[in-house]
Amino acid sequence: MTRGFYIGRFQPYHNGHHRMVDRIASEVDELVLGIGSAGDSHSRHDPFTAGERIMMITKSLVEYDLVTYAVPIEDLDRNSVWVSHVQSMSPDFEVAYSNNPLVIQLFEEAGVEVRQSPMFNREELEGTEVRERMIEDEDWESLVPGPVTDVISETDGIERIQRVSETDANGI
Ligand SMILES: Nc1ncnc2c1ncn2[C@@H]1O[C@H](COP(=O)(O)OP(=O)(O)OP(=O)(O)O)[C@@H](O)[C@H]1O
Ligand SMILES: NC(=O)c1ccc[n+]([C@@H]2O[C@H](COP(=O)(O)O)[C@@H](O)[C@H]2O)c1
Repeated sequence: MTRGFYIGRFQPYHNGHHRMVDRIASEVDELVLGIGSAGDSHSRHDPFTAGERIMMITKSLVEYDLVTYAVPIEDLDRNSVWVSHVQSMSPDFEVAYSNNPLVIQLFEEAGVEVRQSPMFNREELEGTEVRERMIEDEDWESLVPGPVTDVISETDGIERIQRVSETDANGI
């Protein structure tokens, strides 16, 4: 039995993440999705709460024959203990999946096997691009799994990101 761990901010969960899960699902029996920067929400860069991201992921992964766990992981000011922090919050896992250079380095230094994946259609399948389209009222729905559209509709997510983007001077 192999359990994997895949962390991201998932702001929002999009088809690039879903393609990566598709690949991971062929390699593990169980998968932990780490909801990174779990305390962040209501900004252009991080509009959605941890709870909303859990809903997006849980509903999108129903299609897979895979046991999944979504675990919120708050950020720490100290990178040196971040892997221990992750391990304290997550079910045990044998392999971590990430394309983020810092995440890869921290796991490898802690002796955890890391697997990367190709970037799928990165011109469009990028959280920043999805959020820009949400703010500009352009087509973002085609970039995310159907259940994510439903969750964003149910939680008035477009109204939120458009409203915070008027006052939030930080980058998208
Ligand atoms: N299109 C993609 N194909 C494969 N992996 C991806 C893709 N987009 C993101 N990832 C990977 O998924 C993980 C989580 O990514 P993250 O939630 O930061 O999404 P992002 O699209 O990079 O978002 P943002 O633009 O908000 O930074 C990272 O390891 C990232 O490299
Ligand atoms: N010191 C820390 O808190 C620390 C270190 C490395 C990654 N992280 C988090 O892990 C997640 C990585 O996800 P992304 O690949 O989506 O950036 C982010 O939420 C990031 O903030 C946190």
